[in-house]
Amino acid sequence: MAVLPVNCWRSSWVRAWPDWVLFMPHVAALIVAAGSSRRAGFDKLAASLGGEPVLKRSIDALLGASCIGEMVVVCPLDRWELLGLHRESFRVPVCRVDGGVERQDSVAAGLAALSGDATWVAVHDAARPLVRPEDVMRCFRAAQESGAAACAHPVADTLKRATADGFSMPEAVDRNGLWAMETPQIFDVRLLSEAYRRVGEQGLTVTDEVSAMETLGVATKLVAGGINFKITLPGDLELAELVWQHGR
Ligand SMILES: Nc1ccn([C@@H]2O[C@H](COP(=O)(O)OP(=O)(O)OP(=O)(O)O)[C@@H](O)[C@H]2O)c(=O)n1
Ligand SMILES: C[C@](O)(CO)[C@H](O)COP(=O)(O)O
Repeated sequence: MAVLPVNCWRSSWVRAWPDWVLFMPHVAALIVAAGSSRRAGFDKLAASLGGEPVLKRSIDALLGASCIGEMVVVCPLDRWELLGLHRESFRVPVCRVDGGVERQDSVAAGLAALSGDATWVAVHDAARPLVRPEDVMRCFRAAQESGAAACAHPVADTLKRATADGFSMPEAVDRNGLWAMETPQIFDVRLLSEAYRRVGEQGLTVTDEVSAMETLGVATKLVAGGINFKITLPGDLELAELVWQHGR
C-alpha cells in the first residue's frame, strides 16, 4: 500500500479559515479514484459525463452536500493532472494522495491522509458520479442518528445461483432482506480507521466500509436514495449519460 507522507492541510486554504470552522464537527469526503477500470476497458474516471470527467462529477456531487468540510481524493497524480483538477478551485480544502493495489488499500491511504479535524468520513467511489447531494445529506443524517450509514438499495429481482457456464441451479435464493451496496458510506472517522487497522492487521479482504465495520461488530443503517449505480462495464457509461441528460 502506498501512503504519501503528505500534510496538505497546512496550506493557505486552512490557515485562511477561522478557528470555529476548523473545530466544527464536519464530514471529510474520501473519494476513491485509484482503480484500474479493467472491466470497463477504458479510463472510466476520465470519460465524459455531460461534458465533464466522471471523477469531477463525483467530486462535485459530494461538494454539493453542505456537510462536507474537507476532501481527500485518492488518485494517481497523472490522472489528477490529466484531468486538470486544481484543488484551489474547490470550496473546501482538497488533498490528493496515491492509492493502493486494492480498493481497501486506497481507502486506508485516504484515511491516513485526513486532516484530523473531521468527526465523520464519507467514503465514496469516484465511479458513482450520479449520486445526488441530497442523498449524501440523507445518508449523513442517518449516520448521525444510527452511528453508521451507507447508501444502498433493496434487491428487486428474482435471484438465481448459476453454474460457471450459465445454467440456473435448482436453488431458491431468497431476495428478502438483500440489499446491493452503494456509496457514500459514512462513519465516525476514528471507528472506520480502527476497522481498517484491524482489516490490515488480520489480512482480511473487504469490498466496502460496511464490511470493514463488521469486524468491530458495528451494524450500519442502509439508506435507499436515487439512481446511483457504479460505472463498471462499458455500457454503464452510456446509461449514466442518459440518466444525466434526463435528470437524476
Ligand atoms: N485499487 C483501487 C481499486 C478501486 N478504486 C476505486 O474504487 C471505486 C470502485 O472500484 P471499481 O470501479 O469496482 O474498480 P476499478 O478498479 O476501477 O474497476 P475494475 O475492477 O474493473 O478494474 C472506483 O472509484 C475505483 O477508482 C481505488 O481507488 N483503488
Ligand atoms: C463499495 C462498492 O461500490 C459497493 O458496491 C464496491 O466498491 C463494489 O465494488 P465491486 O467489487 O465492483 O462490487
